[in-house]
This record gives sequence, structure tokens and C-alpha cells, in this order.
Amino acid sequence: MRTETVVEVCRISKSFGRQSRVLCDVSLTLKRGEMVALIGASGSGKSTLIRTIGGLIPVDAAPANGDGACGVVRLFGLPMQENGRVTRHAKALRARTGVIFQQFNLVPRLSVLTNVCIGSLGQRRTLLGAGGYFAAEDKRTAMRALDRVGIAQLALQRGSDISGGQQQRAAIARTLVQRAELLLADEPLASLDPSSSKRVMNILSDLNREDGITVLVSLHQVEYAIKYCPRTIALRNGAIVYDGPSAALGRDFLNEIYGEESEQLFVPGFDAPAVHAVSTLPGEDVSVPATTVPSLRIASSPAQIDARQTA
Ligand SMILES: Nc1ncnc2c1ncn2[C@@H]1O[C@H](COP(=O)(O)OP(=O)(O)OP(=O)(O)O)[C@@H](O)[C@H]1O
Repeated sequence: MRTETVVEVCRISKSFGRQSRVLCDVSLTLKRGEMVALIGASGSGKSTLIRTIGGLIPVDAAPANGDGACGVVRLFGLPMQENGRVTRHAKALRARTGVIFQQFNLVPRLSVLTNVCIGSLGQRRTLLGAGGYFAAEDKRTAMRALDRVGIAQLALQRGSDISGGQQQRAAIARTLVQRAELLLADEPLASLDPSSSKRVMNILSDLNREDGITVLVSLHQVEYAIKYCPRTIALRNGAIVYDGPSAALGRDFLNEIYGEESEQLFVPGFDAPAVHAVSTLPGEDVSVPATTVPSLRIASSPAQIDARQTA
């Protein structure tokens, strides 16, 4: 049986106003059940790529001369973006896609429970009843989701009164209530301490393995990519410079890709472990000794990357 393609990005570029391009001819494919890290130095285009995949900002229209570019983003086989426009499928596709931002995920003055209940709005065909209250069943579902991410006891606190890590966990709970099949997490660890970061990554990893949710998570620190994500896509100046096993991302290799910028990607004192147990799809575990990873060339064209993905 062929594994379903959940995300297909075909040669997209993105510019803001007259600035030079922030994303340059980016292509990638994510299969159902993958957990993939997106790494890159500050300003490399990680957030922009995640936002274009989520249909939150339009990509540039493909050049009129064709030039081999197609400029399409497809989710679940349907176009989210084409011809420089977000398509009419966007609403339905967004309902299947959870997005977690670096911060400002919660409405501060609403309770954590209500914030999580908001995830159920995409499932509704009708508006909420008078007063905008959620039904008891919605609240029970939200409580189960909060329990799953370990913060059920905070349900009645205001969104503004819980810690950054707890806010990220509440945002993840909301995507559970939403029943998202694809989770796009844009630097969810950006403002968290190491212990909160590990907790958030463990939750994302559990959802990926246990529920088969496809996860694309952008990360500043490569150690989390290596520990939690079997595959990493690396951006530099808006272009993909590597797409392959995270196990290959040793200090030397990153230095080769990024030069001095690679220092931004490590926490001080970090050394890449020699062996990484990684899971490519739910239930499928493989151990990849770093020393046995074939010498990986840095991708210089989408064709090379595609060839590696299908190898
Ligand atoms: N709305 C916008 N208008 C103009 N420029 C933008 C906009 N959004 C992003 N940029 C620019 O695009 C480039 C890439 O930004 P982006 O936020 O995607 O990078 P990033 O890799 O996520 O960075 P960081 O890790 O610091 O969050 C930056 O130079 C940024 O200034």
C-alpha cells in the first residue's frame, strides 16, 4: 500500500514587497505519520514556510514563462495554494491542520478550557447557542485533551495566567480537540526552558506515534531534531540545503552546510549522540548508527532532494 502524501510543496517562492525572496524554489513532501524537523538559522525562512503550508500567507505566483516552477501547496491531495492564491479548499484543509505558534496561542482573558474548546469550532456546521457557550460534550472532550497533555488541573485558569510551556501544551490540546491530522508547529520551544521544551517535544512525539498525526516542527536547536524527529529539512537563506535523516546532523556536517551560522543551532556543550533510535512511521522503529549513515551530499537542487526522499 502506498503511504499517503499529506503535504506536497512544489517549487514555491515567497517575497514580501520589494524585498529579495524569503523562500526560493522550495519543494518538499511529507507522508502521513512522519515527524519532521525544520531547522535553520534565524531569518532562514522557517516561519514563512510553515505559514505558507498552513495557507496563512500566499506564495508568489509562478512566473508567466513557466520556467518549470509550479508554485503549488497541496494538503491531503487538494490544493491549498496555487497561482499565488489561497484556494477555496483552504477552509476545509485548515480544519484538518493544527498550527502552533511561538507564542500568543491562547486568548489571554478566556479560560484554558474555553481556549481548548475553540478547537471544536471547525467541526461545527451550526453556530454556538445563545451566549456562545460550549456544550457539555465539547467541554468533556477538551478536558480529556488537557488531561492528555498533563494540565487538566489548569482548566479554569485564564490563558494569560499559565506558563509559556503550559500555554504550548494547551495549544496542542486544542489541536487534539480539532482532530487535526497534520500539526504545523512554528518554533514551539522558542521561549521555553529545557524541561518545558522536553515535555512539549515528548507530547508531540506521542501524538505522532500513538495517533499517527503528521508533524512538521520548526526548531532552533538541532539536538531536539536529532532526538525526536527521524527526518530533518534544513533551510538556509530560504532554500532547502538538506533533507534527510536527522541522525546525520553532526557538528561537522552542519558546519559544512551552514559555516559559522551552524553555531546558532547548538546549545552549548552539545555533542551529537552516536546512535539515534528513530521512528519513520508509527510502529516502525529503526536505529541509525550515525557512523553508518551514507555520506550525505548537501542538496543543491529540488531534483536531488526528491531523489533522496524516494530512495
Ligand atoms: N510579513 C513580513 N514582511 C516582511 N518581511 C518578512 C515578513 N515575514 C518575514 N519576513 C522576513 O523574511 C525573512 C524570514 O523570516 P522567517 O520569520 O520566516 O524566518 P525564521 O527562520 O522563522 O526566523 P526566526 O528563527 O528568527 O523566527 C526574514 O528576513 C524576515 O524579516
